Amino acid sequence: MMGNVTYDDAPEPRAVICTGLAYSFAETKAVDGLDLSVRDGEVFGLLGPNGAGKTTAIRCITTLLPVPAGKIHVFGHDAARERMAVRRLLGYVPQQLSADSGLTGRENVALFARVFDVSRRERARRVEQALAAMDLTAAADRLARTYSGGMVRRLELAQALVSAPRLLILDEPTIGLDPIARTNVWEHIDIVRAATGMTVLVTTHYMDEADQYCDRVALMHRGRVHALGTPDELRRGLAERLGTEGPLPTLEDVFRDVAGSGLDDQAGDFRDVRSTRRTASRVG
Ligand SMILES: Nc1ncnc2c1ncn2[C@@H]1O[C@H](COP(=O)(O)OP(=O)(O)OP(=O)(O)O)[C@@H](O)[C@H]1O
Repeated sequence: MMGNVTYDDAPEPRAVICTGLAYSFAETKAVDGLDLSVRDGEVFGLLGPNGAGKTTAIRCITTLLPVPAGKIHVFGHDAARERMAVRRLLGYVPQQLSADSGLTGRENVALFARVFDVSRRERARRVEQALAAMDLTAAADRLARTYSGGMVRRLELAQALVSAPRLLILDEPTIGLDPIARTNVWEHIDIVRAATGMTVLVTTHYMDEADQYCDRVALMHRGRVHALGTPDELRRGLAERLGTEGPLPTLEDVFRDVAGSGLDDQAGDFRDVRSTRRTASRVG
């Protein structure tokens, strides 16, 4: 493995530390000994093909799934024993649609502000701030069902941001979006991050996006991390190993090198295809 999770000389605190995380669905080892360390303030990409275990790992970190084996700490809080403390620190945008099409943009964000216990006094201001940060002020009184796919994604980001999380967790934030909407979503995430210093943990199987927008990435395959580093480090590492000159290999090349021939045939299954397509058609 390139890079090392246990030896990480960045200053404390860590936003997320997973050690030996494992989670199985019956016979399927979805997560199988995952070690991960996300630094405070970085954009960290968890990459991998369908079925690699990204969503399951994320759901354990958000405390939506229990932690049957291993440990997870979020800013020092144990995800198994201090679930509420962990939840208070994070905003989560799942793959599935989380906006209500029958409510306006503003009502959707206000609902999250109430659910996440934003104080009454702060609520109205925070809702407007979150809408403005995602460029949705002008559309705030329209029903979400009239929004484009990109606007829906930005609305879901506004919902997750209204509680001012220290850690924003995004599961495939750009799936099903056209290239312009994809760039637009990333640019909005970037602006908020620059303004607040929040940490972003994002899953994606778009290697080009990870290369461009993530500070560090972990390549996940069959439930565990196989390589870790900045996109540049990983690409240079592969070029050195192969002894090639000229343009650096892409992150996708790195991934193929790491995952080997199993990547095409064994990653994901029918359920993965179905869930990915369902999500894509909803937000698209
Ligand atoms: N609810 C479930 N019941 C049974 N098996 C599941 C369930 N959720 C996930 N799995 C299985 O666990 C493995 C990891 O799935 P997971 O959704 O975590 O992967 P992923 O990397 O997030 O993939 P995707 O890109 O499709 O979201 C897969 O083999 C999947 O079929």
